[in-house]
Amino acid sequence: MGSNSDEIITENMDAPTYAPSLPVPNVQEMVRKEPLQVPGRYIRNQEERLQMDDMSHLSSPIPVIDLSLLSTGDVEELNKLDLACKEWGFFQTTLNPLNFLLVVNHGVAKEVLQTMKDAAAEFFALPLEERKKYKVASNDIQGYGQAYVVSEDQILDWSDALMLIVYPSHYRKLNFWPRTPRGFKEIIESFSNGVKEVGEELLRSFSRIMGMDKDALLGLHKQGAQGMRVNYYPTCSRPDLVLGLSPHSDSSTITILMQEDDTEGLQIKHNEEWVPVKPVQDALVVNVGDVIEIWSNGKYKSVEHRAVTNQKKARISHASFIIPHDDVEIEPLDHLVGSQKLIYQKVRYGDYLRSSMKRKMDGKAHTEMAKITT
Ligand SMILES: O=C(O)CCC(=O)C(=O)O
Ligand SMILES: [Fe+2]
Repeated sequence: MGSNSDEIITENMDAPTYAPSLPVPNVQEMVRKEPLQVPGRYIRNQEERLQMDDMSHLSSPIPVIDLSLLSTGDVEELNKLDLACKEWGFFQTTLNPLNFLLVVNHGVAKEVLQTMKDAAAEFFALPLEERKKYKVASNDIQGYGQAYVVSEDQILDWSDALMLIVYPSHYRKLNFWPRTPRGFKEIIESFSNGVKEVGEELLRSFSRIMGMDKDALLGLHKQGAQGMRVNYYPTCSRPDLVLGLSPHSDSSTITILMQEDDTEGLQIKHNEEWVPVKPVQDALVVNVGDVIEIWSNGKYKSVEHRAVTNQKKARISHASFIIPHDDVEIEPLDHLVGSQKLIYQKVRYGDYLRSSMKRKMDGKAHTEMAKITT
């Protein structure tokens, strides 16, 4: 009867495999042992270092979208979303507790977010031996470690991550899901379920602003998936030399990110400048991924972003990626191309995703694979 939390978890052979990554040192452990060291493999070249100056004066008037208004089809809020996505590709949804709870889970949403933050903090505070039990395999991305490391001489990111596919549930590789702290699995499930609902509501609004029936985008995903990456950025004695996460755009449809309320780190590229995204209490950061860029033939752009580190406080961020089924063929939607030049060609999403994961993170270079080359 009932399952025991110490049950033996065997590998799920039905779950898809994503992409290989080379093994690299655990950054958190490296910093713990030698807090003042910054090994050469992490030091950015001169050009990138010049772009690391403090840009906090630009601190972004990133549009804030009220999800509760969106879900009632409020035209003004939809117009705001449309503008926000064209101009920024990034916005924050304020989790007005009542309104959010209408969508998710009445009375617990805020608590769910905090519980996830606390559980992740506890996981990263475990001794390395304990964390290593969930070490990512060399041929895939699920587990604890790093991704996108494809050559010995690539400049490395100042971060570690726990990467898991949460939906559909038969894609889960539970042997990589931390069993400590206790109940972490249920916490991830309840957090991800909340995020999933937010994502579905947003996709309905995106469908509308893209001139379609509200269920159109969700339908185009077939049976879509949701993955999460919990990023851990240790402190760095020389944040001017390293990056927590290299510039990239997400190969998702949309990404929903929970940041900590008191530690900055995320920056987005806007008009060729790196603009910090200041955390807003109880807000989720949402960004347009490559799939929306391709479906909209570039009308909505996936935004390049990166993470920087600091000397004082480690930072944890929780990114949830909403993606189509591997077999979905993504291509610009006819009515969004109109008389414009076609930029993207048809590509199987599973191939697109894996091709982007087999490269180092390098801005939007991975999107070239879906571009028409004539
Ligand atoms: O840590 C952040 O704020 C950004 C994380 C991110 O971009 C990602 O995981 O794809
Ligand atoms: Fe990202």
